[in-house]
Amino acid sequence: MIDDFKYRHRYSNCRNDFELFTQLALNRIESILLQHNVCLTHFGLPSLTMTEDDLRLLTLVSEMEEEIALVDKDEELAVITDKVKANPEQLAAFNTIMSAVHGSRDRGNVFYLKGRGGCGKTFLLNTIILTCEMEGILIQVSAFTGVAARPDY
Ligand SMILES: Nc1ncnc2c1ncn2[C@@H]1O[C@H](COP(=O)(O)OP(=O)(O)OP(=O)(O)O)[C@@H](O)[C@H]1O
Repeated sequence: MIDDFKYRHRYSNCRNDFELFTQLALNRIESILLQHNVCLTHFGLPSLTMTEDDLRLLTLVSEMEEEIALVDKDEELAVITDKVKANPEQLAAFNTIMSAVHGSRDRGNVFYLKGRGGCGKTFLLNTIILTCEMEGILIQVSAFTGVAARPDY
Protein backbone atom coordinates (compact mmCIF):
# COMPACT_ATOMS: atom_id res chain seq x y z
CA MET A 1 0.00 0.00 0.00
CA ILE A 2 2.94 2.32 0.70
CA ASP A 3 4.18 1.64 -2.85
CA ASP A 4 0.74 2.55 -4.19
CA PHE A 5 0.84 5.94 -2.45
CA LYS A 6 4.38 6.47 -3.69
CA TYR A 7 3.22 5.76 -7.24
CA ARG A 8 0.19 8.02 -6.88
CA HIS A 9 2.42 10.93 -5.83
CA ARG A 10 5.24 10.14 -8.22
CA TYR A 11 5.18 13.55 -9.93
CA SER A 12 5.14 15.67 -6.78
CA ASN A 13 8.01 17.06 -4.73
CA CYS A 14 7.18 14.61 -1.95
CA ARG A 15 7.83 11.58 -4.14
CA ASN A 16 10.71 10.36 -1.93
CA ASP A 17 8.98 11.03 1.37
CA PHE A 18 8.70 7.46 2.65
CA GLU A 19 7.43 8.65 6.04
CA LEU A 20 4.54 10.50 4.41
CA PHE A 21 3.51 7.45 2.35
CA THR A 22 3.72 5.28 5.47
CA GLN A 23 1.47 7.74 7.29
CA LEU A 24 -1.00 7.84 4.39
CA ALA A 25 -1.15 4.04 4.33
CA LEU A 26 -1.61 3.83 8.11
CA ASN A 27 -4.29 6.51 7.93
CA ARG A 28 -6.17 4.53 5.28
CA ILE A 29 -5.88 1.30 7.25
CA GLU A 30 -7.02 3.02 10.44
CA SER A 31 -10.08 4.51 8.76
CA ILE A 32 -11.14 0.99 7.81
CA LEU A 33 -10.32 -0.50 11.21
CA LEU A 34 -12.30 2.18 13.04
CA GLN A 35 -15.43 1.07 11.22
CA HIS A 36 -14.98 -2.22 13.09
CA ASN A 37 -14.19 -0.56 16.40
CA VAL A 38 -10.52 -1.54 16.40
CA CYS A 39 -7.43 0.58 15.90
CA LEU A 40 -3.90 0.26 14.55
CA THR A 41 -2.32 -0.75 17.86
CA HIS A 42 -4.78 -3.65 18.13
CA PHE A 43 -2.78 -5.30 15.31
CA GLY A 44 0.63 -4.15 16.53
CA LEU A 45 0.83 -1.43 13.88
CA PRO A 46 2.49 1.90 14.70
CA SER A 47 0.27 4.83 15.67
CA LEU A 48 -0.18 7.81 13.37
CA THR A 49 2.23 10.68 14.01
CA MET A 50 0.55 13.09 11.57
CA THR A 51 -2.97 14.43 12.04
CA GLU A 52 -5.75 13.84 9.54
CA ASP A 53 -5.62 17.57 8.65
CA ASP A 54 -1.85 17.44 8.02
CA LEU A 55 -2.23 14.45 5.73
CA ARG A 56 -5.12 16.05 3.84
CA LEU A 57 -3.13 19.25 3.36
CA LEU A 58 0.01 17.44 2.20
CA THR A 59 -2.04 15.37 -0.23
CA LEU A 60 -3.64 18.51 -1.62
CA VAL A 61 -0.26 20.21 -2.06
CA SER A 62 1.09 17.10 -3.76
CA GLU A 63 -1.84 16.99 -6.18
CA MET A 64 -1.32 20.65 -7.05
CA GLU A 65 2.38 20.04 -7.65
CA GLU A 66 1.53 17.14 -9.92
CA GLU A 67 -0.74 19.33 -11.98
CA ILE A 68 1.85 22.03 -12.52
CA ALA A 69 4.82 19.69 -12.90
CA LEU A 70 6.31 19.38 -16.35
CA VAL A 71 5.82 15.67 -16.64
CA ASP A 72 7.30 13.67 -19.41
CA LYS A 73 4.85 10.81 -19.42
CA ASP A 74 6.29 9.50 -22.69
CA GLU A 75 9.61 8.96 -20.97
CA GLU A 76 8.02 7.26 -17.96
CA LEU A 77 5.97 5.00 -20.20
CA ALA A 78 9.07 4.03 -22.18
CA VAL A 79 10.93 3.06 -19.00
CA ILE A 80 8.16 0.94 -17.48
CA THR A 81 7.21 -0.64 -20.80
CA ASP A 82 10.84 -1.75 -21.25
CA LYS A 83 10.70 -3.39 -17.83
CA VAL A 84 7.45 -5.17 -18.66
CA LYS A 85 8.95 -6.36 -21.94
CA ALA A 86 11.82 -7.91 -20.00
CA ASN A 87 9.36 -10.09 -18.10
CA PRO A 88 7.79 -12.74 -20.39
CA GLU A 89 4.69 -13.30 -18.21
CA GLN A 90 3.97 -9.58 -17.86
CA LEU A 91 4.61 -9.04 -21.56
CA ALA A 92 2.18 -11.82 -22.53
CA ALA A 93 -0.52 -10.36 -20.26
CA PHE A 94 0.18 -6.82 -21.51
CA ASN A 95 -0.09 -7.87 -25.17
CA THR A 96 -3.27 -9.86 -24.58
CA ILE A 97 -5.00 -7.01 -22.79
CA MET A 98 -3.83 -4.22 -25.07
CA SER A 99 -4.67 -6.09 -28.28
CA ALA A 100 -8.18 -6.71 -26.97
CA VAL A 101 -8.49 -3.05 -25.96
CA HIS A 102 -7.42 -1.94 -29.41
CA GLY A 103 -9.58 -4.54 -31.15
CA SER A 104 -12.94 -3.75 -29.64
CA ARG A 105 -13.17 -0.29 -28.15
CA ASP A 106 -16.90 -0.22 -28.82
CA ARG A 107 -17.52 -3.27 -26.61
CA GLY A 108 -15.98 -1.81 -23.45
CA ASN A 109 -14.00 -4.91 -22.51
CA VAL A 110 -13.51 -5.87 -18.88
CA PHE A 111 -10.28 -7.57 -17.75
CA TYR A 112 -9.41 -9.50 -14.64
CA LEU A 113 -5.74 -9.60 -13.71
CA LYS A 114 -4.86 -12.35 -11.26
CA GLY A 115 -1.55 -13.68 -9.97
CA ARG A 116 0.41 -14.70 -6.89
CA GLY A 117 1.47 -12.07 -4.36
CA GLY A 118 4.35 -9.90 -5.53
CA CYS A 119 4.40 -11.28 -9.09
CA GLY A 120 4.04 -7.80 -10.63
CA LYS A 121 0.29 -7.23 -11.07
CA THR A 122 0.38 -3.63 -9.84
CA PHE A 123 3.41 -2.84 -11.96
CA LEU A 124 1.73 -4.27 -15.06
CA LEU A 125 -1.54 -2.55 -14.26
CA ASN A 126 0.21 0.81 -13.92
CA THR A 127 1.82 0.25 -17.33
CA ILE A 128 -1.58 -0.54 -18.84
CA ILE A 129 -3.17 2.51 -17.18
CA LEU A 130 -0.46 4.86 -18.43
CA THR A 131 -0.56 3.33 -21.92
CA CYS A 132 -4.33 3.83 -22.06
CA GLU A 133 -4.00 7.40 -20.72
CA MET A 134 -1.47 8.23 -23.41
CA GLU A 135 -3.74 6.74 -26.08
CA GLY A 136 -6.79 8.59 -24.78
CA ILE A 137 -8.54 5.39 -23.74
CA LEU A 138 -10.74 5.62 -20.64
CA ILE A 139 -9.83 3.01 -18.04
CA GLN A 140 -11.43 2.22 -14.68
CA VAL A 141 -9.63 0.03 -12.15
CA SER A 142 -11.24 -1.87 -9.28
CA ALA A 143 -10.89 -5.02 -7.18
CA PHE A 144 -13.25 -7.69 -5.89
CA THR A 145 -12.02 -7.80 -2.32
CA GLY A 146 -10.06 -5.99 0.36
CA VAL A 147 -9.00 -2.39 0.63
CA ALA A 148 -8.48 -2.07 -3.13
CA ALA A 149 -12.18 -2.80 -3.70
CA ARG A 150 -13.21 0.35 -1.85
CA PRO A 151 -14.50 2.97 -4.29
CA ASP A 152 -12.47 5.73 -2.59
CA TYR A 153 -9.18 3.83 -2.80
N1 LIG B 1 8.89 -5.81 -14.84
C1 LIG B 1 9.37 -5.36 -13.66
N2 LIG B 1 10.59 -4.79 -13.61
C2 LIG B 1 11.11 -4.33 -12.44
N3 LIG B 1 10.46 -4.40 -11.25
C3 LIG B 1 9.25 -4.96 -11.25
C4 LIG B 1 8.64 -5.46 -12.44
N4 LIG B 1 7.43 -5.96 -12.12
C5 LIG B 1 7.28 -5.77 -10.81
N5 LIG B 1 8.37 -5.17 -10.28
C6 LIG B 1 8.60 -4.82 -8.86
O1 LIG B 1 8.34 -6.00 -8.10
C7 LIG B 1 7.68 -5.66 -6.89
C8 LIG B 1 6.35 -6.42 -6.80
O2 LIG B 1 5.53 -6.00 -7.89
P1 LIG B 1 3.99 -5.59 -7.69
O3 LIG B 1 3.82 -4.72 -6.48
O4 LIG B 1 3.52 -5.06 -8.98
O5 LIG B 1 3.37 -7.02 -7.39
P2 LIG B 1 1.86 -7.41 -7.08
O6 LIG B 1 1.59 -8.68 -7.81
O7 LIG B 1 0.94 -6.27 -7.35
O8 LIG B 1 1.98 -7.67 -5.51
P3 LIG B 1 0.80 -7.91 -4.43
O9 LIG B 1 0.01 -9.09 -4.88
O10 LIG B 1 1.58 -8.18 -3.17
O11 LIG B 1 0.02 -6.63 -4.37
C9 LIG B 1 7.52 -4.13 -6.89
O12 LIG B 1 8.59 -3.57 -6.16
C10 LIG B 1 7.63 -3.77 -8.37
O13 LIG B 1 8.15 -2.45 -8.55
